[in-house]
Amino acid sequence: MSEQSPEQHMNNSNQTTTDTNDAATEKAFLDNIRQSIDAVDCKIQTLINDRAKLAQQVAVVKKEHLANNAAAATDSNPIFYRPEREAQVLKAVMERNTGPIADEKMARLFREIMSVCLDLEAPQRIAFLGPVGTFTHAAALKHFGKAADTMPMTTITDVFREVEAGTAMYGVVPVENSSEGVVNHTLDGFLSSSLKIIGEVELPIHQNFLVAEHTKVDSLSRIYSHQQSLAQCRHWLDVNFPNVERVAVSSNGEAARRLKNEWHSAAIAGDVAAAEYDLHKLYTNIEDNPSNTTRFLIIGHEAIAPSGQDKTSIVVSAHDKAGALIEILKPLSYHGVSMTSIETRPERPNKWAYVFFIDMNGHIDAPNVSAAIADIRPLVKDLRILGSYPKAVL
Ligand SMILES: O=C(O)C(=O)C[C@]1(C(=O)O)C=C[C@@H](O)C=C1
Repeated sequence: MSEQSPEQHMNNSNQTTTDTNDAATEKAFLDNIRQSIDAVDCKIQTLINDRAKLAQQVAVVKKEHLANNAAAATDSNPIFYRPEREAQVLKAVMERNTGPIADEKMARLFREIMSVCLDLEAPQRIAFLGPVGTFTHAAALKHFGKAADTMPMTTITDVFREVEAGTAMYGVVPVENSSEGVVNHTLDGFLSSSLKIIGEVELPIHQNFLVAEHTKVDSLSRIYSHQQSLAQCRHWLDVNFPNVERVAVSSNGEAARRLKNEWHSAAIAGDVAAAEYDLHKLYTNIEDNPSNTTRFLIIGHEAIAPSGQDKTSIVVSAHDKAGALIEILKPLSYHGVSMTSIETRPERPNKWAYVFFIDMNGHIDAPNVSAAIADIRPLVKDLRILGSYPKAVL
């Protein structure tokens, strides 16, 4: 060690004193701010519990309402979940938000608070197209919050069946993807079921390249994913892993699950799968089209009251004659109702007959929507209102 002059020693020790002082001042500052955070946390916690107690009071009113109207009730259980009210609460949160937290992030916090409040009123059982870790699972959590009790189902038909049987209160099924188009199984599900659409949720599809702790990234021999996700990341895979075999499996959740016992494999899946199977996101947002979005429907038994920004879905079975579709669409235009989508499906078992799934803006209680639908009815063989429900808020 080199000798130091007395001046050098003095300088060093002065420096150390200043450092010590700086560190002490910084700690004092931090302690101070953290005390303030603790005080705010205390208030937030009390307020969240106050809110929860109010939700419990709402639950009592709902139960009393059912008891007082027992004769007219179609169900012996009160309906605790009110999607129209939730949409209004989330919209209000976003509208009054002043930051620095972004509107959508703030709404997500409230989404979770409401989820816990609803769970206090009555736990909600939600069937979704599984397995765990799929994008439909993510959509269910996004829509109902993490306090909901989510139940993975093997097929879309199973989701419909569980909700019909009452084992699940609501179901979540994919209905369309911005690059892959509609999910026919879901539309067909409505042809053989009397369930209603009670909500919608949109999810931007972001894919991650996932590995486990034991994965040897330099020796990868397989990449698992659902075939749609492999297709969505084709270009990225061609550039980054051109020589690794791509293996299509039944879902992204299944792809993630397989990594548990394989050190030479990776998976492509979303955030929920990464969290569910404790995997590391080696690369994120690897999808070739970053605006890829999937829309999901929430299915249930009840008719939903207007939220102020709603959609109505109908399915019509047209007469087999020239110009039938144009006739069906005329009342929408006449009553100023804007159609947001139309899909055609074969009307089984009739060969060469078709049904149209039509989505429009507005609630069925709105005079222009009900007038348009009343005018369409005599023009078609059959018309069923699938539901009026709040537009996706988040
Ligand atoms: O307003 C209600 O009906 C409630 O039950 C309260 C509440 C909430 O926490 O704000 C909870 C659940 C409902 O789905 C909607 C809203």
